[in-house]
Parts: sequence; structure tokens; C-alpha cells
Amino acid sequence: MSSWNRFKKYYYQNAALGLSLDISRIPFPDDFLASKEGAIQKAFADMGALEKGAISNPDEQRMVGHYWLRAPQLAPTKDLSNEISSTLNSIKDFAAKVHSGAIKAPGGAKFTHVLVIGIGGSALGPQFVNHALGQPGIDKMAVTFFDNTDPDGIDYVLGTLSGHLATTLAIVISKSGGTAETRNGQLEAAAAFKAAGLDYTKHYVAVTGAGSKLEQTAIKENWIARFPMWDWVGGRTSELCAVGLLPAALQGLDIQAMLDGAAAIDVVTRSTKTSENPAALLALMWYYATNGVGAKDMVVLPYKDRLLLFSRYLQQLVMESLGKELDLNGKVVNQGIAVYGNKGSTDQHAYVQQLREGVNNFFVTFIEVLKDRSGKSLEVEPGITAGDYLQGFYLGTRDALSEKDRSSVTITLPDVSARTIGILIGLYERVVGFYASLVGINAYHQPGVEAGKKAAGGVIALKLKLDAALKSAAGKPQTAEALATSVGGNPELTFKILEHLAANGSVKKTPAANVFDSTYSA
Ligand SMILES: O=P(O)(O)OC[C@H]1O[C@H](O)[C@H](O)[C@@H](O)[C@@H]1O
Repeated sequence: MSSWNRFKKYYYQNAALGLSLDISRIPFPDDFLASKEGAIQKAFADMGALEKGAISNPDEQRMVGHYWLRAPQLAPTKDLSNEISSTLNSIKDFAAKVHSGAIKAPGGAKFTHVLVIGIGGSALGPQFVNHALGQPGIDKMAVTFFDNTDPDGIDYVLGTLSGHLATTLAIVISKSGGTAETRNGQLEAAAAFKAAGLDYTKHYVAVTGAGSKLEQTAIKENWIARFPMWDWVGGRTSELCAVGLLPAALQGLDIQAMLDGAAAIDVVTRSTKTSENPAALLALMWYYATNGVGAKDMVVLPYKDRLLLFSRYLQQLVMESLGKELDLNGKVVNQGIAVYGNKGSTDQHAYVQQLREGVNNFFVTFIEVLKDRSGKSLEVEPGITAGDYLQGFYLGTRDALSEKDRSSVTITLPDVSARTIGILIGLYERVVGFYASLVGINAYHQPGVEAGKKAAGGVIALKLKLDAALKSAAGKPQTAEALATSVGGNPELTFKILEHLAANGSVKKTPAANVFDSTYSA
């Protein structure tokens, strides 16, 4: 079959959504879709049960309800439907009141800036949407983020808020309400407000689960407002609950259009006719391209600056959902698909060299956006605009990769708008769900992230012991090994902690010719 005929055969277009999907450049044989029909029907059935409120996250004994967020009437109980709708209303109402000045900063001025404090699913969606849809200088409020516990990163963001803290609203977002990085950001921001002579509690809003530590603090300190985060919404699928909607609404983005876009793609991706279901087609392409075992990585290449953060957002959505040691039967499978990417054509001048000529361990997801910009474009050459070049580079790179048997899919969108961002989010949420069914894993838990957190706790405890030991040694210089022995700590961790303390002036280091003979004292 010619590539044009194959393109026509496998081109999916939904005119109402404005969404197209080209899977023709994944080299599956013609009988592949039929051979997986039973498996994808099972995925549809699993998804149907999930949407009806089944305990689709068995390890945590939880329902998985992110699809109800944009169609509250589909939630399994009336109470849940009401809670979703009333939360959405209170988000819209709160944003309107902040914009009008009915809720204002303690000094009497309107709030002008938003500082979001969160990490992982409590930051990646809001950051993606902020960058995709924001118009700096035009937005109702400017939104910035603390998404780490890096002191210098915090200072950088505080620097951008300099002179504006008095009119900054801080939203602390944490589903669990116990995430250390977020707690640290909350305390760091509070200290900055205090240093500016401001009462931070009159600037703080919480988005968190019922009964969490964060909620307790917000209640005790009487923060301005609290919004719920439900246990049936996972962090990585929380963009369309208060986590993402509140910052977006404050920014002045059309959150209803985002919800409507997601609701519209949900309707389409509920189809049990595989050829008419773009999420099913994509999940099957992931399966074919990666051999169902993550044998290839997913390179996400949107040819649109606005979608720059989509690959980071997808990284969590895909890798935290699919990267699992065990399948649903408890068998060791070490599943997952690695995701990375940035944007075209920028990446053509960076790593595309390896994609074409190096190790063939990936498939590309191109995202094409038809609309170049609002308004007319300059001709950079007679009859040619910058946008023509952007498309040229996309099509050229796609061909250059195909020539060398590098697989790709392309998603085409009419524009980057609140609606199409909702469509993209909804599309990928469902692809991940379908793919998880195809490979038989729980996409909705993340048992692997706890190990690092636990180990970090051990490091913090060791640091405190070392502080005490250094203090009681009253200035006596000791090697890392000696200090480790005296506190019963791991010598390598002790060495790393002491080097960090020395670099920050908290201990005095006397270097030696052999680095491990260096000594440290209080
Ligand atoms: O919203 P939080 O409870 O603070 O969680 C923030 C993030 O941290 C965890 O480590 C999880 O792996 C993520 O899924 C989550 O999004």
C-alpha cells in the first residue's frame, strides 16, 4: 500500500472536536487492530466500570473519578454530583470575588498575583495550563509557582514577586496535605510575607483532602478559603478539579471551556467502536510501538511553544500511571513507557540528530497546531511566514524519521485554546487508562514513590544527629568516617551531609590531600 493510501486508511478525524490523529506511521500490519479487538473491548469494559464507580484502584481501595469532574451527572451518587458542581461554583465565585475586589488583600487593594505552592500532580497541570493559555500582562492575575524545596528556586520566584507580596494570593495545593516540599514552600512563603510586614494567613488558600495536616493548619490559622481534593481524584489527573481550576480561574482563563473540551473528548472516547475512538487507537499504537512492554520511549514533540510543558505533564501522567513493578495479578512485569520531549522545531537543533541516526528506541508523538497566531503573519520570505516554516520543519522531520524507519503518530489540533487543552488532557487520561488495561496493571496508584521519601526521612534524621554530635564535640575536627561511627550513621550519607553543611557555612571543613581525611567541626 502506498503511504498516501495507508495515511487515508488510518487517518482519524473528528470535525466537531477539531481533532485528527494519524497513526499510519506506526508500522502495524493490517490485521493488528483486529488481533487486539478482544483486548481493547476488555479495556472499554474496565473503563465503563471505572466510570460507574468501581474500585478501580484496588490497592488503595478507591474509586477513580476524574471523568466525573467534567460531567458531574455521571458520578455514581447524587451527593458526589452535588459536591463536584458546588465546588466548581465556589471556584468560579471565589475567582469572581477576587477579581472584583469583594475578596481583597488586607491592605484594601485587589489581589494582583497568585503564588501556587505544590509539587507533582499539584503543580504540573497548573503549570502546563498557565503557560499554554496565559497572556502575561493581559491575564487578570499573574501566576507563579513554588514546585520544589530548592531554597534558591524559592528565592528566584520570590524575586519575581518583589513589590507585589502585599497583593499576592498564595494557594497551597496538596492532596495528601503532608508533602514535605509543599510544606516547606508554605513556610518559606509565610516567612517572606512576615518579613514584608504582612499577615500571611490573610493571603493563604488551601486545596487539600479532608482531614489532612494542611487542612488542619488552614482551619487553625483561619486562611481565606479552602477547596476540596477528593480521594477519588489522583494527583496526576487533578487538573480539572480545584487543583488546576482555581489557579486557572484566578488567572482569568476560561475554565468552563476547558471542562467542556474534556467532556466532549470523553463522549467520543467512550465509543466502543475502536476505529472511532482516538484514545483506543492511541493506546493500541503505544502497545504496538513498545511491544506492550515499554520497549520504546515516547518522544513528545509539539510544534507549538505553548505546548512546551505538555511533555512534562505527560511524563507524570504516563510514567507514574504505567511504570509499575507488578501487574494486577501480582506478577513482576516492570511495566512503563518513558516519556520525554520539549518542542519542535527547537529540538531539531538539539537531539533530533540522534532520533534519526542513533539508537532506534523511541516513537515520536508529533502535535501539530493548525492556527499560527491570532492576527496576520509577517512574510519572512515572499509568500512564506514563520508559521509556514514551523509546519515545514514538522513535516520535514516526520519524513526524515520515517525514511529511517522511526515510527511516529501525529495529533492535529485547530489551535491552542482552553477547549483544546481540555481535549488533550481528557484524551491522554483515557489513553493511559486503556493502555493500563491492555497490559493488566493498576494505573491509579504509585507505590514506588514512597521509597525515596522514606529514605529522605532517614537523611534528615541523620543530619540532626550529626548536628548534635558536632556540637557536643565542641569544635574538635573529625573526619566524616569518625562522625559516622560516633552517631551510628552510614558513612557515605554522613560525608554527603557534611559536604552540604560545609558549603552552606554551617560547619567548618578543613580540607586534606585525601578528600576523606578532611575534617569537620562545629
Ligand atoms: O498533592 P500531594 O499530596 O502533595 O502530592 C504531590 C505528588 O507527590 C507524590 O509523591 C505523588 O507521587 C504524586 O502523585 C503527587 O502528585
